[in-house]
Amino acid sequence: MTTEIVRVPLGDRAYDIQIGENILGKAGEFLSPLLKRKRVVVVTDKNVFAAQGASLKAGLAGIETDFIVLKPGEATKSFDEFQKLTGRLLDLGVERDDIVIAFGGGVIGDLTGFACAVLRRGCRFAQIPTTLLAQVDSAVGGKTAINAPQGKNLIGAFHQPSIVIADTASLNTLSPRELRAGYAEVVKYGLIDDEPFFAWLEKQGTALLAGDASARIWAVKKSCEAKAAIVGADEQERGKRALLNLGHTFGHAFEAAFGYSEKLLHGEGVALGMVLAFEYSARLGMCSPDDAERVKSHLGACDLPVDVHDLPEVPPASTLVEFMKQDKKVEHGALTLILADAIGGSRIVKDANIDDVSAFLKEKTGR
Ligand SMILES: NC(=O)c1ccc[n+]([C@@H]2O[C@H](COP(=O)([O-])OP(=O)(O)OC[C@H]3O[C@@H](n4cnc5c(N)ncnc54)[C@H](O)[C@@H]3O)[C@@H](O)[C@H]2O)c1
Ligand SMILES: O=C(O)C(=O)C[C@@H](O)[C@H](O)[C@H](O)COP(=O)(O)O
Ligand SMILES: [Zn+2]
Repeated sequence: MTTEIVRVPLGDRAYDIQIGENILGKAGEFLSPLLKRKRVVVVTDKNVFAAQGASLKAGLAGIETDFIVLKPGEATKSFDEFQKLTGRLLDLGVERDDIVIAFGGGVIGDLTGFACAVLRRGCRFAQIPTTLLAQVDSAVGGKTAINAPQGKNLIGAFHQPSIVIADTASLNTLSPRELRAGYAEVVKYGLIDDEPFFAWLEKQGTALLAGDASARIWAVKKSCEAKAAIVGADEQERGKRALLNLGHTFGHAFEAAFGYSEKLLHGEGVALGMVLAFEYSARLGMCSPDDAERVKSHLGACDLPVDVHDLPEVPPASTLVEFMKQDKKVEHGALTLILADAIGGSRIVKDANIDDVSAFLKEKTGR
């Protein structure tokens, strides 16, 4: 199987996303042209190191490599872990022109990317994503962040990687729950502006989740192409990049309400959030209830949460609304939501009526 390359068009900061099956062994080959000296520091977590560390080590043979191995899970995207990580990178003598490798899922990518954005006022980094979510979304586009008690990703920076290397064979050791959570972000691209891709996923999603290698590569490539085009047009979310936030204003509020715990994974929050965004769009008369039902039915068939009662607990609407008010898309205190006229027809809606959103969530949660 050949390696696919998607370019993120950002002028002098443009970079390639290398996508292929079993390409970890070529990591050194991809990275070498970018290295100013033959040394890298790899930041990863315990699970990824155990499952995939040996393959990456083999791929980096001949390059002096230090590993920093962190605790897995969303709680690692914290101020404490950020402080520890920057300290360790400084102790290891990382210089501005060195490349730090974020080897893991979105948690490792977001934390490491943020550390690199500010370390010595900015050092280079590479993304080697090992979850479906990270390969189709978080490793691309340069959003880096940690969470705050007030809300998700509230402390961060835009900082682009120098390269992304997505080995789809890494997904073989990922748990089915994590794979499904990442799948929600794949579905997102179809819902934003590509109905045929959504229709393809309705047919091929099961094969993709079952490990079909060519379905995975195609879906990762399609997703990266969609994200690269949006990021290339609006790197810092002044406009259309906000479409990539479909489902996230709701989803992040649930994640925060659950204290960024294992009870709700990011992709699970996004799945529920996208259903709520479509249901709310139908309530406003924007899209048809049939479209909302079609979204719910596909995500539900993939065993993702699509109703608040699928969650381990149902947070009160008032708690959710408080977190939604912390969303980064808020302007002059008013909510911006990504809603939809149809599947593949999402749009940015400013000045969403907060009382109406609150009433909608009260109906959904019963609290
Ligand atoms: N920056 C962005 O644009 C962006 C986009 C989407 C999501 N995110 C962020 O990404 C995070 C979620 O990332 P995630 O879903 O990748 O979760 P994650 O990073 O927590 O990884 C999921 C779990 O799988 C394990 N794991 C990872 N790869 C593995 C592999 N190949 N084999 C075995 N185990 C493996 C990890 O140790 C972890 O326990 C959230 O914090 C979310 O906010 C950021
Ligand atoms: O890349 C983007 O832009 C996204 O919004 C992608 C999202 O999937 C991702 O979860 C992102 O981290 C959310 O960003 P935020 O600005 O809402 O924190
Ligand atoms: Zn997301």
